[in-house]
Amino acid sequence: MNVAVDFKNVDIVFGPDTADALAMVDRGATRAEILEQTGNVLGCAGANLTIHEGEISVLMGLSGSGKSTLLRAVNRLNIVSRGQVLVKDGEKMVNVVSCDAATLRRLRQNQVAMVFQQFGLLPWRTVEENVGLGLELAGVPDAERKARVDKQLKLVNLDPWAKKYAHELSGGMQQRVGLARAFATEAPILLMDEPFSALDPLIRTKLQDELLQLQKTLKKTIIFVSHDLEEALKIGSHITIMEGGRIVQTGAPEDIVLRPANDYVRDFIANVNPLSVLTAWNVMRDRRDLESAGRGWTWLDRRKTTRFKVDKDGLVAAAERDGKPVEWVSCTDVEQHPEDGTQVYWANPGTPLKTVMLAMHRSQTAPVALFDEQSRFVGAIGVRDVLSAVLRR
Ligand SMILES: Nc1ncnc2c1ncn2[C@@H]1O[C@H](COP(=O)(O)OP(=O)(O)OP(=O)(O)O)[C@@H](O)[C@H]1O
Repeated sequence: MNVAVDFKNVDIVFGPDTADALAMVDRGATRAEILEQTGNVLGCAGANLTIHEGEISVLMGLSGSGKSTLLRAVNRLNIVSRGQVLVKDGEKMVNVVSCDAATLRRLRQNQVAMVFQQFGLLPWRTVEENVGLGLELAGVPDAERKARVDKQLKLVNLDPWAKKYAHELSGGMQQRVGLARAFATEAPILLMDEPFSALDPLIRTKLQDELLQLQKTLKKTIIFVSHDLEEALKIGSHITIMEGGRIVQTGAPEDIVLRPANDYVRDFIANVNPLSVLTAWNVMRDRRDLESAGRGWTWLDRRKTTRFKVDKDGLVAAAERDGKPVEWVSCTDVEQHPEDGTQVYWANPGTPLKTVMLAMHRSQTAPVALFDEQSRFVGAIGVRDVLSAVLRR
């Protein structure tokens, strides 16, 4: 996967004379200590983060943790005191910290678009004029602008509204126009600074869905600042948690939920429902860790009700439940096959844990076998595996 943005040892200090503050950063001083001794504000320190093309990378943390500071370094709205911020520009990476003014201008026009809170539509402009605003400012010729705007409006099903004035639209629709405008710039990298934070929860959820939908076809690289973990878990392919200007953890949503790096992250996830992020893969016991039942057989569960004989290619050659041959039932079909003690329940690793749990519930806690796309047996889930994941212990 190609890298779109790469932060390398990025320190940002706000203030006239940063040398003393940077020396304190090197000694691991806190933001409060740096402020007290030097009068400078530490924006962020030692930030290392690699963002791949097509990812939605969410920067998360409490107010003042440095999320926006880091985001704004990508298009040099913030001056980096030390380190590099590499941004993909065609086939090469450009260090925005040190590039010349012409290169920076080009990057801002063609590569990196910034979306601020609430999008701010201009009420006296029509929908199409609003969507085309960024292109107009960038000096894109009329005909090309019209074609690009039409395309984006169709994408979000707003083309029938093109000639309406922004003030004639409902709040939610205005936000969709705003989102279309953000995607209309065609810049491959989008910086989004809490775009949905001021919206009521219903509209917010809808726009998150819309963003994910647009992303499916457009596959932009999105860096998204949020202080809402539910939002981060929903839209982020990766989440980076910041505290006091420093990155404390980066990982996939399930990494954050299953393996919080410290108490700060633990506090964040305390009220998160793990079922919203976990898949079968996250809780299964790997096939190699299951107990042998002798002569090539493997027990799926600790209670030793179900066992498989797996051939050298990883395919199941024989399966027994309580010593009898079995009927295979997918976790999604449990309702149609009432439990009678002869079934083996199966799923793919990407199946939501919730689906697996429903199957377990209906089947009176039978184990679930997981198979990959080539029908190879990869692991099993028992009730205890589910409980430890949900209870995080
Ligand atoms: N231009 C600036 N000049 C001076 N200090 C700044 C500037 N921008 C940010 N800071 C300081 O840097 C620190 C990090 O701010 P930042 O805005 O990145 O936090 P944040 O995590 O995005 O918070 P929020 O969610 O409140 O926006 C804060 O202490 C802030 O006061």
